[in-house]
Amino acid sequence: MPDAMPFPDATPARSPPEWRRRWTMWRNRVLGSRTFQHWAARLPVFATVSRHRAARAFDLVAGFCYSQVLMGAVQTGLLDLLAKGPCDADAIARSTGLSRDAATRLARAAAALDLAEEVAPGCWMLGQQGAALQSNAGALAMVRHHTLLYADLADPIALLRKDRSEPTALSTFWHYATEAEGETATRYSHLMATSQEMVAREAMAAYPFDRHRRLLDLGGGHGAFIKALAPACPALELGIFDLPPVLSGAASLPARVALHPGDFFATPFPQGYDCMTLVRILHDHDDDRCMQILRSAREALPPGGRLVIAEPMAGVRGARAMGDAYFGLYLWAMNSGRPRTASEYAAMAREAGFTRSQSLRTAMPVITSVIVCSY
Ligand SMILES: CC(C)=CCC/C(C)=C/CC/C(C)=C/C=C/C(C)=C/C=C/C=C(C)/C=C/C=C(C)/C=C/C=C(C)/C=C/CC(C)(C)O
Ligand SMILES: C[S@@+](CC[C@H](N)C(=O)[O-])C[C@H]1O[C@@H](n2cnc3c(N)ncnc32)[C@H](O)[C@@H]1O
Repeated sequence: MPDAMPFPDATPARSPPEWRRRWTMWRNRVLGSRTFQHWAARLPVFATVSRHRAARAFDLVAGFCYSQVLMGAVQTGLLDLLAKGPCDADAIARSTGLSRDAATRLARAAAALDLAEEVAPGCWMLGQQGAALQSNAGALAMVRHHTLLYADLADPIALLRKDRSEPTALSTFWHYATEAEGETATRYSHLMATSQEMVAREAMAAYPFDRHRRLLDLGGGHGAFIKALAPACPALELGIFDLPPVLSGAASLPARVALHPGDFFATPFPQGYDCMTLVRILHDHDDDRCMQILRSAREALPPGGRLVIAEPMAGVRGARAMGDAYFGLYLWAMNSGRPRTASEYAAMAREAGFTRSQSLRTAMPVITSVIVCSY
């Protein structure tokens, strides 16, 4: 395991230096000037940047349409159909239940977004983005689940103004999912398990879990992470801590997995594990509850034990929109939690009694970042 480093100090909020304020005001005035935009689009070098900026601005405006094209392609089964081979509009119409015109409109829209590709006139196959997504069951499950998020986002101002105790489509789903037993709990755990595969792959590539003797996955659901870990770490004894109704639905787990039914906020974490994992847990919770979870983990871990936090984080270079724009609004709509930066987690872990933490590099920070804490 790489050497741990002391926590960096959390940066307090402050005003920008005067030069920065002036420069930003001036730059934004220039960029917003219609005259500047007109000439920049016609000057060499500037023209390339201008076109790129204009396309990005258009993407911001039209992003919802793009998302709904993807939703349509997933819900109608278009991506699955095109994965089997070339299809014309009649075949797409038959398979999706759309009219021929509507099927053509959807196929063309999908092709414009690289989800499909027109390989001959009027004949489509999967496009490059379509190929990457169609084979990714976790991403597709999330796309389908977005109907709830989009319902809440239909009026973003109302969503941002409302009290966070008022229910939303998304918060109702998550509430019933964690409080209820039966079908909803199973649907929720299934969604989590399906999308877990990509997170597990990234976390396991970033951190050598086999250096430990006993590992407890906190909030491990039906055990998707543990099942991914088990074959790679045959000597590791494993445990899952989760709410009783969730754990009662866990099935087909290896014999060496111990189940610990409990509540993060009411049950002390079991002792005797030298590694604990929090995979996509902390961002679900507000700061006070997050601190409770971190403190409980610190109390239960022995000195030298490791707490591994894996989840998509804010402020990641190259994936900033995923953090504050996507998860910021997703978790707002969920009525609980927020995306945090690695430095924020390091500071919180320090407050919980961990003396060291380190961010580990992952190949796909859009899927997850990883932080390891110890004391
Ligand atoms: C060979 C050719 C043609 C070219 C070579 C060029 C080349 C190298 C191309 C690269 C091709 C390639 C390897 C592409 C890979 C693409 C991948 C891996 C795409 C992955 C996409 C993943 C996506 C879109 C994941 C989306 C995940 C989402 C939306 C997750 C949401 C999670 C949520 C909401 C979690 C909720 C949990 C809660 C409640 C917050 O706790
Ligand atoms: C977002 S899911 C993550 C599941 C899994 N770690 C993954 O990444 O797929 C959150 C998990 O935390 C569990 N959970 C939520 N509140 C909890 C609580 N108060 N005590 C214990 N587990 C809880 C849920 O049941 C669920 O399995």
